[in-house]
Amino acid sequence: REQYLSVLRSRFKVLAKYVVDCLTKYGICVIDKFLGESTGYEILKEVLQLSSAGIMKQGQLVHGPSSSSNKYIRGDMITWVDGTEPRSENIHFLISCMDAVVLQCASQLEPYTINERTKAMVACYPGRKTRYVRHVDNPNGDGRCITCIYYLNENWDVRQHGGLLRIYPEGEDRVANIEPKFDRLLFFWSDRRNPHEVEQAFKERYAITVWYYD
Ligand SMILES: O=C(O)CNC(=O)c1n[nH]c2ccccc2c1=O
Ligand SMILES: [Fe+2]
Repeated sequence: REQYLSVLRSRFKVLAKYVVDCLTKYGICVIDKFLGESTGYEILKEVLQLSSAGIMKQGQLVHGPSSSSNKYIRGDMITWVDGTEPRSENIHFLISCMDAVVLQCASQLEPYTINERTKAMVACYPGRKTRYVRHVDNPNGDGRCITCIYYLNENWDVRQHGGLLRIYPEGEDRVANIEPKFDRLLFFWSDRRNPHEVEQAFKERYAITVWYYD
């Protein structure tokens, strides 16, 4: 286990350099195959247990304009975990790996000094055209500076399943289209630099998000 962890640590050092470069240049960073298939599946199993245990609550449903077709603006179901809950060892391992990467970046992410984070939010878009309208995670300086999302959707095909994350970097005419692929890790600045939306999902779509504070 020790040997495995030291290999992981040195890998996270390399990843952190890449994350810092990407965030500095684009404000967005995607890492694929973050933990490997078997660990990814272990995490997915724990998330599916949370979901089947019925402990995921509707994200606050905001009534859309009555004229709009889908009455509710958001459809995500969420629950918060800190990884100490029973049968969530692999979610805990994921969070500690996210922390390991961010900790390695922390000193290089001028002007931020990242030193804490939220619990992990497990979100499920139940399909049935649920989506998340365009928003900024932290529009009013609540302290959150980096959004970190880990996706758990095997064989996801946006053409069939939708659920594309679209980020509209402020002041740019380019759009980042992020597919919620299995074992994919995503970082982006949480503030107004990155308005984003989740397009309608037609199949259950799982993700685990942590926000890092300055
Ligand atoms: O899943 C994604 O690809 C992006 N997801 C989001 O932007 C997102 N952002 N802020 C939230 C706040 C509360 C509950 C869910 C969310 C949420 O899915
Ligand atoms: Fe968001």
